[in-house]
Amino acid sequence: MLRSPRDFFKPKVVGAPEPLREIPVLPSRMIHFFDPSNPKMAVKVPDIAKTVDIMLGNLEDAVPIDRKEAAREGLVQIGKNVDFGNTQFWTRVNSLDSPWFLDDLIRLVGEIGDKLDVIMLPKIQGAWDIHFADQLLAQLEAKYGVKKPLMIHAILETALGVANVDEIANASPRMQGMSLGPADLAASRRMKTTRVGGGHPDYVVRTDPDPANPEAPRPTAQQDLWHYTMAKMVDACASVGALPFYGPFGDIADLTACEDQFRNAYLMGCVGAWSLHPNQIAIAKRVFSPKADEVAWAKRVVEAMPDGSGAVMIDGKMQDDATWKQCKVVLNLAQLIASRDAEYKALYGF
Ligand SMILES: CC(C)(COP(=O)(O)OP(=O)(O)OC[C@H]1O[C@@H](n2cnc3c(N)ncnc32)[C@H](O)[C@@H]1OP(=O)(O)O)[C@@H](O)C(=O)NCCC(=O)NCCSC(=O)C[C@H](O)C(=O)O
Ligand SMILES: [Mg+2]
Repeated sequence: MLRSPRDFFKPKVVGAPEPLREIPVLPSRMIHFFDPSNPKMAVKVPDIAKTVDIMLGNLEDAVPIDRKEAAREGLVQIGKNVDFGNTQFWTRVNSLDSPWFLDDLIRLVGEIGDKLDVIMLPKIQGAWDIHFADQLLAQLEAKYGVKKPLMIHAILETALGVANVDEIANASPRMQGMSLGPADLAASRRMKTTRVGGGHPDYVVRTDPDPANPEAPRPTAQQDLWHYTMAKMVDACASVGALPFYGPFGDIADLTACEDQFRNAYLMGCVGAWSLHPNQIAIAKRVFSPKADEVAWAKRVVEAMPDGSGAVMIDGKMQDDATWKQCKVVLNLAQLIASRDAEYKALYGF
């Protein structure tokens, strides 16, 4: 640890804004990625921004090397000219060891530091990366008179980063959350996959042979390659009040498998996922908004136990303090989403 607990919430540079004591919990069902150097995507930003919770201008992977500067300058223009309303505006900058990182931060904080909410940092390896970015951001915030502290979102996409996930989560009050980056993580771990997220048909468990019929086919069930990492990330984030996200699902045409991957993440505690293509936005919205029947059930449980204590039977199932708390999680999320999304407000009957 570099700072004493007493200093944790003090600005790291004279003139930088006070660090946040709590990370804002906002509807964050999808982080929609766009390449600011791609004119077809850039022109759609104002309209797409009205339909998503978070818009993210991507400067890192998927932006060709010869368009890195154009992407950065495109994002500056978009940040200055587009009214994002109550949609969060994020960026993913290039990695800390790249030749673009320093200029990404200087330009973006200098020009649109007060419009950006969160800086996503790729390929974070340990707390030292967050300490470095934290200090540099404080320098830039002070220099350019930025009024609210920029938050940091780390991508968990290296084996070392996964090993250090708890230290990363605790490294700074700027830590807004984390996303799983399955493609880089697979490469870093030397996994033998060639995909961006999702399952693999060969990663299975097989039923035992039937002793009465040893030659009979033995069904297999595909397993989730990302379960372990996602669980580690969710615990690391939840333990510090930061928000965990599933990352990208690269098979844009496979809407069913995308929905399954997103739903696993939702059930395990993630608040959202990345949308790489407009057709993934509706999936994320549907999956990361509680279902109406779950909300109705949660309401029934909470109403049956007004102070959240004791034990009652509802429809043959025992409810107590712990199920009450789970129901509050679902209800609070539904209320949060209803506060932003009229369609879900009507669906939930709030
Ligand atoms: C994946 C894509 C390359 C597909 O693009 P395209 O072939 O153009 O698809 P379509 O023809 O179906 O597109 C229809 C129109 O929609 C526009 N479009 C496409 N994607 C977006 C978008 N994200 N935002 C806004 N508009 C979009 C197209 O331009 C078409 O427009 P028009 O011709 O006018 O009708 C493309 O979707 C894409 O590049 N997506 C983003 C990819 C990305 O950001 N990748 C990086 C994140 S994943 C990652 O980094 C891995 C991670 O870090 C890890 O390690 O796991
Ligand atoms: Mg990556």
